[in-house]
Amino acid sequence: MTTVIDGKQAAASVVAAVKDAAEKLEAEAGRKPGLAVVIVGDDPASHAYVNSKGKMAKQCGFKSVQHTLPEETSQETLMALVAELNADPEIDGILVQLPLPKHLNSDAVIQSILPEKDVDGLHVVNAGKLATGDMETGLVSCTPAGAMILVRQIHGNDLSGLNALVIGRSNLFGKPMAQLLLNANATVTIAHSRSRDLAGIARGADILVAAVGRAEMVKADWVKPGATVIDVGINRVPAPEKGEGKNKLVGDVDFAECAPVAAAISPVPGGVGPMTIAMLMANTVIAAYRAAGRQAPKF
Ligand SMILES: Nc1nc2c(c(=O)[nH]1)N[C@@H](CN(C=O)c1ccc(C(=O)N[C@@H](CCC(=O)O)C(=O)O)cc1)CN2
Repeated sequence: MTTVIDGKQAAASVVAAVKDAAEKLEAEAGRKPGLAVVIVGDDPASHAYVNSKGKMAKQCGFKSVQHTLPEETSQETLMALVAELNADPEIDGILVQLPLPKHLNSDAVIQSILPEKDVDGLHVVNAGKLATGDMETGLVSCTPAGAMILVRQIHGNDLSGLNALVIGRSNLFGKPMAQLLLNANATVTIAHSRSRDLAGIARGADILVAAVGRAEMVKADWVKPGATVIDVGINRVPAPEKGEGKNKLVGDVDFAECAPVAAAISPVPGGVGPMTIAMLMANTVIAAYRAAGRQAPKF
């Protein structure tokens, strides 16, 4: 029987632990974790994610602030806001929702966030700490941190002897995911759109992580029988069966084809996606504990 990995349930457990940790911090140190989320422009999906982040932060007992800036915001204005949030002692975590409008330099904005407040784990200091195996003082990018919790649910903490493949090499997901798998002793391959014989490489993977951004690209004959498949794709595709002009969300994995071959598989929706917001809450509470000079909880 294939295990369908329940990301909603895993996310709810993380959020419950974050809430407890936040209550403890407030009782013992008299401060709430503070999260600031910055959004620029009108992208509806980004607004939906940011609203969910704000709601979840409040549920966790955080101080939650949202800065909504117009599409035409300049680089200077955005960087000045980040500088203000860097200096605000009530803010432990700063997240700038991506993608930013095309005229803005995302990397400059991200690198201007103080590493200790970079709850997205994208600052070079945090990426470097992950790359050197320092899991104690850095912050890890939310989606890979969440995907790794799902992998651990299936395989435990030690992936020695297992071949893991990450398809995708973004700074937001592919590279940090590969580092997390490597830190857990897996033998890791990173593949991408220019790799040759992706299907052949994939068939050697005990843990196959797909983050390519192409709807249902991973087919049954890419999957090693008994493998764990983690789908990180979020693709909206037409769904005429639901009515004219309707869409549905699918991953990078053809779930119907791959599920019977895999031993465990994460669905879309309801797999890795919900873990992203849960891990943002986890990173914020970790940052708040550190700011208060306390030992941060582990998730
Ligand atoms: N600064 C950042 N920007 C973006 C990130 C990020 O981690 N940091 N990730 C994505 C978007 N994202 C959060 O920002 C995100 C994506 C998906 C989900 C999620 O819960 N997905 C659900 C389906 C939701 C739906 O119906 O649309 C699921 O997969 O079950 C949460 C957060 C890009 N930008």
